[in-house]
Amino acid sequence: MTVYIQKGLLKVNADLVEFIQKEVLPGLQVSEVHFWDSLSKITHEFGPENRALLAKRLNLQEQIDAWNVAHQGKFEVAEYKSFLMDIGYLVPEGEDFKITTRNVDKEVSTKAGPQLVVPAANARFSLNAANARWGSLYDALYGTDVISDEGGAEKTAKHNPIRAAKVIAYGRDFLDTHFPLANASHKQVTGYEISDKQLSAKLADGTSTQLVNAEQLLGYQGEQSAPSSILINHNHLRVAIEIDRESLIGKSDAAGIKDITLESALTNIQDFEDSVVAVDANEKIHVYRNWLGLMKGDLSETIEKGGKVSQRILKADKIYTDLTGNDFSVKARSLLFCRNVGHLMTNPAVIDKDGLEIQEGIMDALVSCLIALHDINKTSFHSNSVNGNIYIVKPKMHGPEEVAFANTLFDAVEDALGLKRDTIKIGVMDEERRTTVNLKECIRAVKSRIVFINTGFLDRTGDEIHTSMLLGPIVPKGEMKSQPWIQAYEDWNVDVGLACGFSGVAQIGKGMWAIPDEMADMMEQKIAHPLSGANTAWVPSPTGATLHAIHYHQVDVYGRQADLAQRARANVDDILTVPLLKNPAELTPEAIEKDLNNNAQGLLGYVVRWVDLGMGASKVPNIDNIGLMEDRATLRISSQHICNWLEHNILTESQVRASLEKMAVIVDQQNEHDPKYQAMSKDFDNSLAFKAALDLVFKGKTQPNGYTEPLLHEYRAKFNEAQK
Ligand SMILES: CC(=O)SCCNC(=O)CCNC(=O)[C@H](O)C(C)(C)COP(=O)(O)OP(=O)(O)OC[C@H]1O[C@@H](n2cnc3c(N)ncnc32)[C@H](O)[C@@H]1OP(=O)(O)O
Ligand SMILES: O=CC(=O)O
Ligand SMILES: [Mg+2]
Repeated sequence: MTVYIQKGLLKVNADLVEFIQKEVLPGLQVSEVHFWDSLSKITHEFGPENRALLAKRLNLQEQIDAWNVAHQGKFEVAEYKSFLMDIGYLVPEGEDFKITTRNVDKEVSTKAGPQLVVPAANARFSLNAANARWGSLYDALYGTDVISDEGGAEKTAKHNPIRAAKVIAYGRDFLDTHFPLANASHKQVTGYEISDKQLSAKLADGTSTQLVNAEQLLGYQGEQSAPSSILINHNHLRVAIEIDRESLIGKSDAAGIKDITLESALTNIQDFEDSVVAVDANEKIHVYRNWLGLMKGDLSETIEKGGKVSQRILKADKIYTDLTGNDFSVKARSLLFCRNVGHLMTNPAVIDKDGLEIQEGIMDALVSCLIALHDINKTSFHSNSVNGNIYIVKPKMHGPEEVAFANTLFDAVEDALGLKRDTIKIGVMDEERRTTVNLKECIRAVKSRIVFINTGFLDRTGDEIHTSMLLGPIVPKGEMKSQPWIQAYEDWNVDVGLACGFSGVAQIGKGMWAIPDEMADMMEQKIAHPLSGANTAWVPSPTGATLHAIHYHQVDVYGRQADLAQRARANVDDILTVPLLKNPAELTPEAIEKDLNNNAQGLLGYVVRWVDLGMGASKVPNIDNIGLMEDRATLRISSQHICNWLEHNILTESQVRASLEKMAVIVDQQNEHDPKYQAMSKDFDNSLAFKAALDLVFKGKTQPNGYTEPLLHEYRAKFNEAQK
């Protein structure tokens, strides 16, 4: 039985009380009484408004549903827009303004580069992500399909010198493109040294040359005559040429280069939301504890790899010598954001005076910022925000009122913790349609603390389907990305961000590369993000961050932003053009079956690990056996998509059930290596995961905004209960 302890007007789970008292508060100037009083005050002050905002979402959706039913087959965007204005979904746009956010860390304001997202429930991954500020280009190339297998260059169990030669050639091309030498290639270099405050590159013919742009050299490690690391800079991103003539790679390299390391994940989102499972106090504590370790700087995890056991901890900054002989430090860790949950869910960790569960977003706001005080107070090398900020990402908000609510909630948290106004910086996910179409007013609501807008296109796609559920059938899932609404939404986000003065202050961010093993494709396609004017974009892994960093050398984002600021803003009519299937009769039964099976496989592959194993992000093979990053947002898409086709009779219930049963067998096979895995197909009637999957599809129409978390939480809680 869960034990609750009375704290003022709140009943608080005893484990949470102990965690706050014994692990979080020591070292902070916040008393236990003050903390619980503050949580009580904030909960009772903000809880009712939070619930009213959710009721408004529901009310708007009900009005849209009625309109959609009445306008099936006769959708006109102009009429739709005026209806959305009438009901207050689309609000009038106010006068132009610029954001006034101050004191932003430079990783966010003036440096453009990758943003890595990581489930905060996984300490091993969390540490890896925090340490992913620098990554090995050689490892990223050698380990992925960016280097082709052709010509005997396969990845073999033993080091393959043919593959290594391709990696080295790629690295030299990278240096030649972004750090050119006068009249020579880095391929001709036999040794580097620092001489007369310049990088001197010795060539095979005995002559020497220098960088074309001498100012690219920032510093070095080791002796000037034999540096072990040379730090160079391009487009505000640093690169290090690592030299060691004794190493496996360096000893056969003419210049002794063992690696080229790139500044990679400038920023990192430690995710409390869509990539984690945290449905009760104990699961929340687990996530909070990892965040605490990151903010105190003492998180560590025992890692076993290839039979070797090691301890993973946060990396210390690197020390270089500058050209005048003075030492300076280079940050070795990514700047960490914390993604709180949105406004929707409640959590049984805390019960309010009326017997209601606390709104989880309210608890996250106060607890994650309390924990971040450890960083603000810190003077050690492990500090996260050098400028003393707390970076919170707020997902899934619907429109300006909800953003204003987050703003006043953060004001209250700052007051409770004695923080200066706007210490808490906010990243606003532009991932619900009501936020997209009112983006300027959403930004205005947080104009002195906003540090990013990011197009979370996965949630946004789920919302697109759910909002128009009753209007008609939606195009096949694979066609969503080529629909007019999505291009307009992506452009609009950049246009509005630039008009509000984001360039040089805040991030305009783009979404996740959700095919983690297809890095060659990523290199081809994801350059579109910096080209579109985004100064950051999401990657699923540290390797992805190192490779995507190359794009920010290829594109001068701030120059791009200056150009794009001149173009006409994208059209809201395009954003509101619903991606309806023009002619459902043209879909063949085979195409329908394939779309269904693909959705069913991804959905089951994700849900079964969520409910039974507590994993909130998984790499799940699709029907073509390509591993996809699945999280709650991708689940929202697949469940809502099946649900939409059911609603419009493209699918039947029995067909969907049969597909889920068939794909469950495949998913079971995919997981049979895992000793903790419980097969769904052995007993469909009693598998909680399978039942959750059925509900997600068959009750998808009535889930709030098509979100998956209410059902996932319900089934995970049942699973946890059954384990007791
Ligand atoms: C719509 C949205 O909201 S997107 C944002 C939310 N989604 C996410 O955060 C997903 C982030 N990515 C991940 O969680 C993972 O990459 C997954 C689940 C997609 C794949 O995980 P796996 O199958 O275990 O990855 P894989 O086996 O290829 O690689 C594991 C290695 O890469 C590292 N790794 C993989 N992803 C990450 C990451 N995001 N951060 C840090 N390290 C990572 C692991 O630490 C591990 O290395 P290690 O053995 O040295 O510890
Ligand atoms: O949170 C990101 C998304 O795409 O959704
Ligand atoms: Mg999202």
